[in-house]
Amino acid sequence: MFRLLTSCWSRLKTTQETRRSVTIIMIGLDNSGKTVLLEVFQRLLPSRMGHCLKSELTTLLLDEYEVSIYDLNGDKKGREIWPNYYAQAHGLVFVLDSSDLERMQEVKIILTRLLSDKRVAGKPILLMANKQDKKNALLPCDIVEYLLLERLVNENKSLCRVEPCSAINNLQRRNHQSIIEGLRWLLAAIGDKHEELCTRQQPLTSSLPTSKSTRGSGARWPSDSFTTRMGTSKAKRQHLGPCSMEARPLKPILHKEELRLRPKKNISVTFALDEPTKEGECSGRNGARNTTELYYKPGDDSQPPAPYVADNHFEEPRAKSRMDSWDAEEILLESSCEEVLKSCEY
Ligand SMILES: Nc1nc2c(ncn2[C@@H]2O[C@H](COP(=O)(O)OP(=O)(O)OP(=O)(O)O)[C@@H](O)[C@H]2O)c(=O)[nH]1
Ligand SMILES: [Mg+2]
Repeated sequence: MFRLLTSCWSRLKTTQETRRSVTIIMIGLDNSGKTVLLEVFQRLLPSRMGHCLKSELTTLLLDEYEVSIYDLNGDKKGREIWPNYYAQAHGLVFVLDSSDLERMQEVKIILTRLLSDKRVAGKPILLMANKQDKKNALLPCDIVEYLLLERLVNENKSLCRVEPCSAINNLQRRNHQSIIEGLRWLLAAIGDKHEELCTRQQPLTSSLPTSKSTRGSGARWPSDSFTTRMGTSKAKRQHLGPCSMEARPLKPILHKEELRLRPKKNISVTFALDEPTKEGECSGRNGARNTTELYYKPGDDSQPPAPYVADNHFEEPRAKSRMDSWDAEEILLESSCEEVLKSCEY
C-alpha cells in the first residue's frame, strides 16, 4: 500500500514538474461571453492555486499543460491595454458573439488589426464562435467567409480554428467536452512550436498593474528544457499538420464525414498548413484523413444551403443566416485586409 502511494505521489510530482507553462489571452468584443466561457473552463478543469492579485488571470491544468489565461475586457477602454499582453501570449482565444451581426464588421476590423500585429502574427488562434444557442447565430463556415479568415490567417501565418460553442449551455448542462476540444487544439498548436513561441515571449509591459505573484510574468518560463524533453506526440502532429511557419498556404478543413452532404453544419473549421493533394483527393493534412476531410471553398455556390440538422449540437431549430443574403456586405467581403485596416479607427 505504502509503495503504491509512493509511486502515485512520484508520478504526480513528475507530471507537475514536466508540465509546460503556457500563457493565453482571451479577448473579443465586450459582451461576447469571454468571462462565462472562462467560468466553464474553470468548472471543468483543475486550477492551480496561487496568491494572485490579478483578477483577470486564471491558471488551469489541462493534459500536460499549465495554462495561464488572461480574461481581458472587450470594451473600448479594455481594448487599449490588449497590446500590452500580446508579447507574453503563446496563443490567443478570440471569443465572438455569433449572433451579433451588427458588430461583425467591428470584429473583422479588430481581428485584422490583431492578427497583423507583429507580436501576434504566427501565433495560434482559437476563435470561439459563441452564443450558438441563439436563433440567428452564424455558423463557423459563414464566419470564416465573412471575416475573410482564410486570407487573414495566411497573411499572418497563424494556425487558426473556429469552434462553435454556447458558453451558457455548457455552464448550465455541465456538458463540456466539445468546448474543451478547441482549447486542446490550441494547446497542441502551441506545444508544437513551444520553443519558438517562448523565444518571442516578453514580460508584460510595466504600464500594467503589478502583482505580488510571479504567475504570469515572463520570467517564469522554463521553456527550453521542457521543449527538448517532451516533444509533441505523433497523433497531435497529424492533427495539426506540419507546423513550421513556411510560406505554404493554410487551408480550412471541415471535419466529419457526412459533410459532403451537409457542408454547412455547426462544426469547427480548422486552418492548417495545406499538403499537396493527390488527384481525386480532398485537401487534408494527413494521408489517412484526406478522403474524409473536406476542403472548404468559400463562396462555392454549388454547395447546398444549410439545412437545420437534427443532430446539431445546440438546442433550437433555426434558419441559419447565409452570407449570400447579405447583399449590403458585398463590398466588405471584397475588400482586402489593408483596406479593412485603413477604415479602422480602433
Ligand atoms: N445566449 C447566450 N448568452 C451568453 C452566452 N455566453 C455569454 N452570454 C451572455 O452574454 C453576456 C456577456 O457575457 P460576458 O461573459 O460577461 O461577456 P464578456 O465577453 O466577458 O464581456 P466583457 O468582459 O465586457 O468584455 C452575459 O449576459 C452572458 O450571460 C451564450 O453562449 N449564449
Ligand atoms: Mg468579461
